[in-house]
Amino acid sequence: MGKSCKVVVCGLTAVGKTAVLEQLLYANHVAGSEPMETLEDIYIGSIETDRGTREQVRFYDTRGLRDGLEFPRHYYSFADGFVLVYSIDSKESFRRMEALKKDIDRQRDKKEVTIVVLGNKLDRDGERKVEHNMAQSWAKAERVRLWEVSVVDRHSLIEPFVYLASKMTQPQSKSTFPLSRNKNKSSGSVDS
Ligand SMILES: Nc1nc2c(ncn2[C@@H]2O[C@H](COP(=O)(O)OP(=O)(O)OP(=O)(O)O)[C@@H](O)[C@H]2O)c(=O)[nH]1
Repeated sequence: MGKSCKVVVCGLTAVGKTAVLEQLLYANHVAGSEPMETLEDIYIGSIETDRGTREQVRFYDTRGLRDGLEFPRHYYSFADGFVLVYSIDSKESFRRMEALKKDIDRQRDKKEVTIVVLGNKLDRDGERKVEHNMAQSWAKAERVRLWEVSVVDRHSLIEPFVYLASKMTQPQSKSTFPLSRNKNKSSGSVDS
């Protein structure tokens, strides 16, 4: 089996990190179901890139940030990529996501990492607290890609993760490995 890329999924508590991963990989999350506080879970996904190759990605679903809880430093050193999640109905979640992005920039040294940002819970547009245009302007200034998504609409999750897997494994990148098809039982599969 080839070496897989490591992706850390992080953000404020209850923004939907676990729900996004479970819906993306297994299509089995029902939005609004009993929230389960994550400590750390690892998911293995097999994602088809925009080049048509299939890449194995190891996702680290991290403990949600809350008052008094610092994001553990060790994640910064081993990640090849980050999925930063906020919820469009929470300004606080956007602020925590911005702070995480700053921390990643400070900590990653010269290591190349791919960052994607998800504004989750788009189905709750009526409760929106984070403006779409402001978020996109921020993302442009930070030179990261940002998608507004919803776990209710699994299709909305595909493009960000195909982009992430494609970018992390693109041939000119130093972090490129020829990855084999994943045969792990506890894995999900995403086709572009
Ligand atoms: N309406 C709606 N609810 C969602 C969406 N995504 C997640 N949820 C709900 O939000 C709640 C929290 O989701 P989780 O996936 O547990 O959030 P988390 O970020 O992993 O939480 P922590 O493990 O505490 O960090 C659950 O009730 C989910 O069903 C979404 O896109 N729309």
